[in-house]
Amino acid sequence: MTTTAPATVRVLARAKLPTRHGVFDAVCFSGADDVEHLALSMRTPPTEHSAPPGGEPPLVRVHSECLTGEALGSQRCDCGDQLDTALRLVAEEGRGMVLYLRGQEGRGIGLAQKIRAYALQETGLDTVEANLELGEPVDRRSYGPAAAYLRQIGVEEIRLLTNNPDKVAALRAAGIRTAEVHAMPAATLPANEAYLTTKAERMGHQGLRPGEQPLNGAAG
Ligand SMILES: Nc1nc2c(ncn2[C@@H]2O[C@H](COP(=O)(O)OP(=O)(O)OP(=O)(O)O)[C@@H](O)[C@H]2O)c(=O)[nH]1
Ligand SMILES: [Zn+2]
Repeated sequence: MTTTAPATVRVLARAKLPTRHGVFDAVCFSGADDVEHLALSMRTPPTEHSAPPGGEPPLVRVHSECLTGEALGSQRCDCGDQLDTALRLVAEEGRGMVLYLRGQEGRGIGLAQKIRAYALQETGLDTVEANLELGEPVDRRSYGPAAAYLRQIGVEEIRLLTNNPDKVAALRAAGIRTAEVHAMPAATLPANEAYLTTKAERMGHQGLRPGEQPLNGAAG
């Protein structure tokens, strides 16, 4: 009797994606959630991402979709800058990937609920309180598909670009070790200052401010 775990990741399509930071290998995949996610890798075939013996694990950004921040340049958050920075850093290393997770708008509550949360923030609630007021958890995201994709291409240890301690812990619970954390500094603007402060003070994000130490991945 075979005990092989069921395949939860399907590679749906693959092509080169030239960007202003370099040419990425774009792989569209879906996980147990059946959502079309995108892996933007700096190396093909992706199995080459496994650390060579004695080498460093790949630099990885696990990024949540944010239409308002990325496509529209909203200054309520820092997602657009962070995505651009992540692509640049991976391109500079020439190795690693950005896993762009779709279906994660508003920390997983969806676009309409995120816009409702913004409306509540206009009345004085912070980003945490607004989610709770809507009857939502503070964060509804699952990193299972990202972890499953990494495992499928033979990557079990990464250097993660994040400030979010929950992301480190969730990936670890899903079988991906974070050997090192690299901070994702954000551009502080008048429009996002309160949001960034809330992320630091209420959600434990660390590394947002220039010069601030990143999280310790091994402890995450
Ligand atoms: N519910 C809600 N979601 C938001 C808000 N602002 C941004 N988001 C969503 O938050 C997600 C990004 O989360 P962030 O907290 O910016 O960053 P993170 O991914 O948790 O952590 P990093 O890896 O450090 O960037 C995206 O899905 C955004 O759509 C908000 O005010 N309310
Ligand atoms: Zn955003």
